[in-house]
Amino acid sequence: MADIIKLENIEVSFQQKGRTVTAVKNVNLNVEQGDIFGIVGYSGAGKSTLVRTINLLQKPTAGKITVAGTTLFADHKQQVTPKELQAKRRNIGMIFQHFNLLNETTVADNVMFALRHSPLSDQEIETKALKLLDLVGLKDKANFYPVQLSGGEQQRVAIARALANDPEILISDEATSALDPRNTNQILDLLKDLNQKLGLTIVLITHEMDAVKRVANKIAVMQHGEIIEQGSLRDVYLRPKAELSRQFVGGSLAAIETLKAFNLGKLGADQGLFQVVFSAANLTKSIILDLYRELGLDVSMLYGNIEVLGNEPVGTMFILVKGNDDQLASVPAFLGDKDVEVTRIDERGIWND
Ligand SMILES: Nc1ncnc2c1ncn2[C@@H]1O[C@H](COP(=O)(O)OP(=O)(O)OP(=O)(O)O)[C@@H](O)[C@H]1O
Repeated sequence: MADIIKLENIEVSFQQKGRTVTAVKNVNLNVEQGDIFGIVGYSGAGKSTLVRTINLLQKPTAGKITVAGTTLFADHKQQVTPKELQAKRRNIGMIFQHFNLLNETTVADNVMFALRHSPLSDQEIETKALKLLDLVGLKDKANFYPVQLSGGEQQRVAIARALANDPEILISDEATSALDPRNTNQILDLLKDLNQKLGLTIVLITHEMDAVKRVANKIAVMQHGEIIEQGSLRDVYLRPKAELSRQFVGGSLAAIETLKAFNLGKLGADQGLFQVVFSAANLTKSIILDLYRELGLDVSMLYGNIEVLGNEPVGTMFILVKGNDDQLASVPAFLGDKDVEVTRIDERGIWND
């Protein structure tokens, strides 16, 4: 598939009280048509600033931006006329954490507002708005006001509005962060459905790894303005290279909380803590039993979980292994094969933010 968004060496700096703050540093990102591309990172990592460069709501300090074959920015300047940029922006819908709806107008009016510049007749605009509301499951609420809707429903209205100009790209900036888990999942499932039905390319910014795991096919992990790791969701999940990615993927909050309760500060010299991430569908050996039978190691499982990524069950375990230095050093090579990723954990590394 062709790249629909290509960001090359993007840098964004701000002048703050005489100081230069670089919010985005040398970012390279290629989003292919039809991707659901998750960008994860803690608050302040630079995610919003980065994605706002895609439609030049934020002009970069340096770098090149190409969207759907058109270079929007290069050589430190905008490469399209304001009118062309306006047209390009209609090709990129956006949804936000707080929905940004017009509260004094109806749901249908909110969607029709996005079509105010379109060449369609009033009747056609109304028909289109109702069709979009139907698409997001809200046809019956066209005449309601936003305050009469739940958070999840308000986000559906925002999605319908974002799709009004038939964009090829949808940017979701923490769109599920204000929702409860049930509404979060429903909105994510709707995004996935729109991705499949309309071929919509989605860039999903979030600090919630679970959101990315539910719908994305690719992921980039951002920290201090830089992308520290990117790739297919499966590869990054199974083989996270950077410490932060490990925390985001295998080291879920539940795992970290569980491990903290074990008070691992008291690990003995003959003990090693390992994180094992594996594709459960392809697993041909019993990790704990094999370590015992073949290496004679005493293994306790401190945490275990299986999640479904795409359609593939992927497991994460934290195991405490007892043995001498040589035995502990042999664990990664013994277990490691193409679908089992083993990392020896320094107990301090687990919960460092
Ligand atoms: N207009 C601006 N002027 C000065 N600094 C800014 C501006 N916009 C963003 N920043 C700074 O850039 C950094 C990255 O912010 P950004 O909002 O992109 O992060 P984020 O990862 O999206 O976090 P959050 O999820 O909290 O929004 C922060 O330190 C922020 O203070």
